[in-house]
Parts: sequence; C-alpha cells; structure tokens
Amino acid sequence: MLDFNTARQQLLDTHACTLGSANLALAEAANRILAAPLPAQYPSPMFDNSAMDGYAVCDTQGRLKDFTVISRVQAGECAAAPLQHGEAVRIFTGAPLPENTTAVVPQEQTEIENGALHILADIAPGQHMRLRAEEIEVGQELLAQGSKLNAAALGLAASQGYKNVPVYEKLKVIVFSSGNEIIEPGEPAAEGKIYDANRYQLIAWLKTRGAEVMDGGILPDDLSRTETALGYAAKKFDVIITSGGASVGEADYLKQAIENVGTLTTHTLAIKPGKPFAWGSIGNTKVFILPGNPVATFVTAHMLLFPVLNKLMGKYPRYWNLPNFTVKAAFDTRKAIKRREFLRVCVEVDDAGETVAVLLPNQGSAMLSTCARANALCEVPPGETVAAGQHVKVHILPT
Ligand SMILES: Nc1nc2c(c(=O)[nH]1)N[C@H]1C(S)=C(S)[C@@H](COP(=O)(O)OP(=O)(O)OC[C@H]3O[C@@H](n4cnc5c(N)ncnc54)[C@H](O)[C@@H]3O)O[C@H]1N2
Ligand code: MOO
Repeated sequence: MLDFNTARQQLLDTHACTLGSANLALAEAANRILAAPLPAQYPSPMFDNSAMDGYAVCDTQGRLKDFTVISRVQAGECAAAPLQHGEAVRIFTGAPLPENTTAVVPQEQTEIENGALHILADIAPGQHMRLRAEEIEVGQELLAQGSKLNAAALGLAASQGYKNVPVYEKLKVIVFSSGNEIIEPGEPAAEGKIYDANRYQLIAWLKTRGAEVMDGGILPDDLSRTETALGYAAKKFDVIITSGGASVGEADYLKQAIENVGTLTTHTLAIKPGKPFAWGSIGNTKVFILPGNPVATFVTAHMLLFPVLNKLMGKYPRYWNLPNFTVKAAFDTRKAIKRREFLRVCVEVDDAGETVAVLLPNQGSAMLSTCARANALCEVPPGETVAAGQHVKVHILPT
C-alpha cells in the first residue's frame, strides 16, 4: 500500500499548470488566478500625507505648544508651502504634508485662541504622518504569480493603478459518475438504485473554484461505452474526473477503460476511506478516478484531488492543501489500523473555552451526512489510536 503523503507528493510532482493566460479588466478578474507576478508601479503611500484631521506642525526642537496657522490643505490638493519652525497647516486625512512637517496633531487635541493654534497634549515626533513608500517601494512584488485575486488582492492591484491583470485561463474539467445503480436526482426512486451524490459534490467544489465545468453524466457499467466517453472527453478537456468503478469488482471498468485508451497509475492507497483512488492520462488530459463510496470521494477529493487541481489551475503552493493545525481530541479511537484515517469531526470550543475536535457519529464510508456536518477532517496516522486529550492534526474543510 502506498502511504498517503507519498501519494500526494507524487501527484503534485507529476502535475504542472500548462494553462495559457489573458489580460482581464479588474472587475472581471475576481477569484481568478494571477498568471504573472504583479510589481508595484508606485510607492505606497505615493506621497507623505496626514493620517488624521488636524494640524501638521513644524517644531524642530519638539517643545512647542503654540503655532501660527499659515494655510489649509485638503485631500486632493497640492501640498502647502514648506513650514518654518513654529508654523502649522490645517490638514485633513489623506492630504499631502507640507515639507518640514515634524508631526500631525489630531484636532481633538487642539484649540484655536485668537487665531493661534494651541496644543493640549504631548506631541511625539513623526506622529500620525504616513510617509511616502513606507509600505511599498516601486518595483517590489505586490502579488506573487499564482495568487488568488480575492477582494484584498484586487483592491491592492486597483490601488496601484492597474486597469487589467494577467490571469490563467480556466481549467476545463468534465465530471462523470459510473455505475448501473446510479440515477439522476429528480428521477423516481427505484429498487436497487441510488441517487448520484458524487458528481454533485465534485461539481460544487469546481464551480466555486472558477473551473470551467461540464457535467458528463453517468457512465454505465460497460467497458466500450466507458472507453468511448472517456476518449471523446479527452479531446476537449484538461481534466477528467470519475467516481465509482475504481475497485476490484467485476463491473468496475473504469481502470480498464483508461488503460485501454491512455495510461494509468494504480496503487492501493493506505488511506481510509479512499483506498482505490487512482490517476492517469489520456493524451494531454489528466484523469482522476475516485472511489465510489460518497465519503471516500469526499475525503480523496479534499486530500488528494483538490490539491493537484489547485496546482493545475496555477495556484501558489500555499493554496494547494487544506489549512491544518493541531487541537485536543475530545474522543478516543479503539483500534489502530494500517491505513491513515481521516475522521469527520467538528472543531469547536468546549465549555472550558478550549478548542477541541469532536468526533461525529456515523463514520461509515457511505454516510455522507457526517461530511455535511463536519468542519474538519482529523488525521490519524497508520498504526495509531487517539486518546481523549491528545493533540491531533485537523484539516479545515472549505466553508
Ligand atoms: N472485495 C473488495 N471490495 C471492495 C474493496 C476491496 O478492496 N475489495 N474496496 C472497498 C472500498 S474501500 C471502496 S471505497 C469501494 C470503492 O469501490 P468503487 O470505486 O469500485 O465503487 P463502486 O463499487 O462503484 O461503488 C461503491 C459504493 O459507492 C456507491 N456509489 C458509487 N458511485 C456513487 C455516486 N455517484 N453517488 C452515490 N453513491 C455512489 C455505490 O453504489 C456503492 O455502494 O469498494 C469497496 N469494495
Ligand atoms: O475507501 Mo473505502 O471508502 O475505505 O470504504
């Protein structure tokens, strides 16, 4: 059996982003992936400016309490003439500081008496002054290639005057389910048949991650029809994802079909659930075969497939895997197993105010309701058990 970490590393090492790129207007680029590093075009701040509504003062010795106000400057105007010792300018947040400003005093700490400014508080040199380039220098990398253009990233690009940004094209993915027992939600329930759960889980993740997704429908347990469908899909898509038919049953045709029209890397993975996860290719199209049990699909998708899809989409390595940390377990497990197990848990704050992982009931591979309630997967290494109070690793599921 292949260890989970080895399998994930092998998957990541053997897949790379080959997507082209295009320049998109900022408003169109939300949630897309940046295809080249974005350098700073301007310093930030662009000019010395005030962080408060108040007075910019010049006090070369740092002892004065009284100043002569010589002018007034608002945001959007040019800086006032340079200050001399003992002079001040009425100023507003974001307005350029005159040369020789030594501090900005908020208006709440001042009073005007007979036209002269009197300061009511101590002044620290440099207070409330935002200095040119103190945050960002021209040419500095603003955003790394592979950054997700989320709200903050797009705001930052806009703050630097970018109208367009280079983004990767969308990854084109087709998702199939397989098995004669699988029927489409909406069809009448029938004896021996079950509704398709896997395609809907996978498509949901792909859509929210900005892939171009096609619903491939349900493949019957038929080798030649499976081969034809996969061969056709490989001409049009970057990635083919299937679930079911991955194991050793007589009607499990998927692996055979892929071997016949492409290449397949099969392993028995030391992961529970999800042992029959496999991958391969048909021409340049990458193929991922997920086990049919809905929880095995869920776990292998989050722990193996999505990391490699994130990489294929061009994302920066920090985004590949689910974030993880360690917390105290609020549960015990009885029996050690040879496979690395991923239990569905809720990470929550207990009555003592401590963050703990609570094991959810119904951990069977077909029990998808537990996945819908969990907010994390708790990793139990092979051969180990968990005792309450012990620290365990949890992988936080996307919201
Ligand atoms: N003799 C053995 N039997 C099984 C083994 C094994 O090693 N030896 N492995 C078990 C494990 S572990 C898993 S996981 C499953 C995976 O098998 P397959 O990938 O071939 O999946 P199927 O047999 O097609 O289906 C398994 C199970 O999942 C249901 N299913 C399938 N697709 C869907 C779907 N789209 N939506 C909802 N449910 C689905 C299917 O009806 C079966 O109940 O094999 C074990 N067997
Ligand atoms: O991978 Mo299977 O889900 O352990 O049952």
